[in-house]
Amino acid sequence: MNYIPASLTIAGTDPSGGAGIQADLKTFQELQSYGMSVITSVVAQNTTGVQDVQHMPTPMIKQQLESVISDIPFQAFKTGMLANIDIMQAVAEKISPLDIPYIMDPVMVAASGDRLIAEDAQIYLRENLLPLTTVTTPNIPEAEVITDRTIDTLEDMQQAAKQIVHEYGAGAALVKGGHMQGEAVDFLYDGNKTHTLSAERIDTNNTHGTGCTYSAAIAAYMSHGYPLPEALQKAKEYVTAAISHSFPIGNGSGPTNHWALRKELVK
Ligand SMILES: Nc1ncnc2c1ncn2[C@@H]1O[C@H](COP(=O)(O)OP(=O)(O)OP(=O)(O)O)[C@@H](O)[C@H]1O
Ligand SMILES: Cc1ncc(COP(=O)(O)O)c(N)n1
Repeated sequence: MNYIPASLTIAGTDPSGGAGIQADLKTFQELQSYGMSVITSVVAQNTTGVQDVQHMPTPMIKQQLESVISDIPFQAFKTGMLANIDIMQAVAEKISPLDIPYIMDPVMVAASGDRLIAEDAQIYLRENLLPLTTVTTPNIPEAEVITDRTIDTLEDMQQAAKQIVHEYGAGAALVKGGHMQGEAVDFLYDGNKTHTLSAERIDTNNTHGTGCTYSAAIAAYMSHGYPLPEALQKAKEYVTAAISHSFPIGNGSGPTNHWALRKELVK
């Protein structure tokens, strides 16, 4: 039997299919990594915003993790929405022994502006989860919370990435520039070197779930064995294609197109 790369996402849900677990599984599938998911919170949301949230009890989160870890090997995993300290603690306990790439999307606020994690959990995340990561992928508002600084320029983004690695112990930091003007530039600091990933800015409002999709793509490529800078470069190409072929469904900020890189389309 051929070797099958597998990836796990530990995150919240999006019944409208653009962000969270649903975006992650679509991304894993497109990038040919067997996709698995542990649900931390059920979120009633759509392209216009978040209507309601219910968090999973922590014993159930731990049991889901145990069910996957005890049965199926996987080569990379990501975390998305971890809503409070109890959930973070439960996840940290189960993932600490794993010796495979860990991609953390430090989800704090949805693109719609709705808060997705408790305020005290932001500090807990920085102190207890960042040191476990292979790479963390904050957008600018998240990087500002983590570093306690304002980020106005490309230089500030690069400084923030270095601070997240050297001061808070992340394995590497990718600070994403989706919220800046001009080109869509992200900076990866890997502990030694800063890598620049840039793409032309696409004029669209359909960016619901870009952060989820990007971090899931990094996990999928790493599950195939790509080292970090290459996995990131390929993930950036994937998310850029997904944004550029995104569609205007729903009444708000539409989702990205997870099958944008497919060569053959079903008619
Ligand atoms: N309009 C755009 N055109 C091209 N690339 C974009 C655009 N918006 C975001 N990106 C890219 O998409 C990726 C996700 O970045 P972003 O900073 O938007 O993350 P996020 O805030 O976590 O996602 P979201 O906007 O869904 O909350 C980055 O590579 C960013 O450069
Ligand atoms: C469950 C969940 N996780 C993360 C996000 C952030 O996604 P985005 O900021 O890309 O809308 C979201 N909306 N929902």
